[in-house]
Amino acid sequence: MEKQGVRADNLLLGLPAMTAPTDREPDTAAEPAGDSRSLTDRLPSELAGRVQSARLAGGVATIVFDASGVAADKRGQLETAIRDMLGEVDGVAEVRVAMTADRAPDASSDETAVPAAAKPKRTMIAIGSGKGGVGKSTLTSNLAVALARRGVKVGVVDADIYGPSQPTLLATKDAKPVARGKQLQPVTSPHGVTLLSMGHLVAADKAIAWRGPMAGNALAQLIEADWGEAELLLVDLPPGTGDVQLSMLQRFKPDGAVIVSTPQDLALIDAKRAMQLFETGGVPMLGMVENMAGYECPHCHEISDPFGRGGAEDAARESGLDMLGRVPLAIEIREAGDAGVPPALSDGPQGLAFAAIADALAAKLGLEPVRETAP
Ligand SMILES: Nc1ncnc2c1ncn2[C@@H]1O[C@H](COP(=O)(O)OP(=O)(O)OP(=O)(O)O)[C@@H](O)[C@H]1O
Repeated sequence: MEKQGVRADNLLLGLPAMTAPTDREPDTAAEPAGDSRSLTDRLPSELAGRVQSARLAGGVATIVFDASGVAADKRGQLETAIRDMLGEVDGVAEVRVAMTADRAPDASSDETAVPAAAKPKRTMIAIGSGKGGVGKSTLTSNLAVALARRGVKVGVVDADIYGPSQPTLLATKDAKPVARGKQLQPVTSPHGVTLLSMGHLVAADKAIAWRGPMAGNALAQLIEADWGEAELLLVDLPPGTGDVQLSMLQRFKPDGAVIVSTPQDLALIDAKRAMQLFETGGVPMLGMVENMAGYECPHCHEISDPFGRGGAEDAARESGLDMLGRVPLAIEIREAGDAGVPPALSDGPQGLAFAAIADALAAKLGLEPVRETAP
């Protein structure tokens, strides 16, 4: 039976030709002919040429598709067409499509913006939670370091304007970003990650009084900074699900979101609010991370579960989200954060927890971990 849906060739009529080469070659080129290659082969050549990576694992086909120049209202149709075509490939039970494209359309009218042709392809992922204090910033810094150790060029935007903690977590408290023209230049942490935070720019007590539009403009300066070679931008969102968060999502259209929660019921209710926020903002959710999942004894490293276990997994399953991993409640994580030495730098038990989440995220994004670099 013929599938109802949009015909891909109709969509292709409006698809602009690629003018600038992408900076990442399709991963399929490096893979042996097989399942992943056969995914790309099932697409018309105009679409296949825009596939940045294609993976088939456990029945899940994950496609990262370069949607540069495709009108926003056509992207959904294109995604549906790709899903329909690949859904018919033998061995594919589920198709996930991540669309990457140049950022907010209004950025092109901004004189501070880099011309689109000069921009490298960059994937923006928002890390959010319904409430504060659940470990969003800790996860962001450690994911950034874990991915950098795998050879991914990562930038971190500390969008938590009112309570920036990335300068501490990534050991750049004394760094002062400079502006070139009207564009900020991110600072580089000793751990191989570039970052920008309001904490680098204003005194801790100054931003507190800022109203929505002011905070929004400050955030725009951070996101539209000169991120150079960064291929992945992790955005540590402010806690909560209010207007600042929603307008950030609508303006900058992150390519995906990761939700952080602790195992308690109350935190999970807030996590569901965060999911609604991403849904409203049209941001695809990549999965959930459970933080403070069980208490790790500082002596024997045995993990017990004073808050119960499995709550986040249940909440994720109910919402059709994948669990990307768990991080235990461990005093070393807080101490390491305060000292600016993320546990992800090492291969200790906490480092490995963050590494597993980084691997899960990299797989979702089709970012092949190219090498494990020394910290
Ligand atoms: N797994 C963990 N084990 C122990 N302490 C942790 C863990 N995760 C985070 N913390 C600590 O909990 C506190 C809050 O963490 P963090 O700042 O990352 O949360 P947040 O969600 O970003 O908070 P906010 O939204 O208020 O910025 C910090 O002191 C941090 O060191």
